[in-house]
Amino acid sequence: MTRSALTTPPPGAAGPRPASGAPGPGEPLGSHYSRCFGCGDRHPTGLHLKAVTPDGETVVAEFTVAEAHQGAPGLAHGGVLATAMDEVIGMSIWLFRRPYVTARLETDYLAPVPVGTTLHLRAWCTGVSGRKAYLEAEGRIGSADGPVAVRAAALFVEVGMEHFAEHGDAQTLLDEHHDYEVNP
Ligand SMILES: CCCCC/C=C\C/C=C\C/C=C\C/C=C\CCCC(=O)SCCNC(=O)CCNC(=O)[C@H](O)C(C)(C)COP(=O)(O)OP(=O)(O)OC[C@H]1O[C@@H](n2cnc3c(N)ncnc32)[C@H](O)[C@@H]1OP(=O)(O)O
Repeated sequence: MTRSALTTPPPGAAGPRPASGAPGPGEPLGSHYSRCFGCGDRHPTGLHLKAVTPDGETVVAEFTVAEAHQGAPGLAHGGVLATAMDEVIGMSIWLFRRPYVTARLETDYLAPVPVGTTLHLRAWCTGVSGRKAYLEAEGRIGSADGPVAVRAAALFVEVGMEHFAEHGDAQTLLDEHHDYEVNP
């Protein structure tokens, strides 16, 4: 992975620290919004990622490339693959138990991904420094140890729920997350 300094944890960054009350090994990580293009059940052409954490620290999910996801004929669009990386990384919010947004996403494309392929996605945190979380992800073709087709490195920045209230529709998020405290 060609990772820039902007997605590399600074010296002294803390290791990943799953929060108390976060999902444990083997538990599913739900959708953050039912109409999300990445994980929403109610999105007609979205990626419909369903994630679990195998160990309480990393996130795994599968994404089967459909015709709606094409760029070149018969092949996944690169932007859609970047979305899959963004989403599986973003699922780490359930481990942090805090809202974060993508500030920077770097993506390497190593192999074409035909329609019908199931990509096995995995994301992990490489460090946390203040509001900044550094994360990486990969997508492997056909199985969890298949060839790597996509790699990504990201900087996520922690925000308050007011970010969504000011710029979007926080009430809809809260309606879908009755168990989430706005000011834990
Ligand atoms: C159990 C709890 C969960 C709660 C559930 C409920 C709701 C959650 C809802 C949504 C969850 C979100 C994600 C869900 C999962 C997957 C979806 C994928 C994620 C996305 O798809 S999300 C959409 C795309 N995303 C955006 O829509 C962000 C637009 N953007 C901004 O909103 C601002 O830009 C922001 C907030 C990023 C920063 O703004 P700001 O004013 O708060 O802070 P500031 O600018 O000071 O940056 C602070 C430090 O980050 C450094 N920094 C910032 N940007 C950088 C960059 N690009 N490169 C390098 N460094 C950067 C600065 O240099 C500074 O560093 P330093 O502190 O060292 O100076």
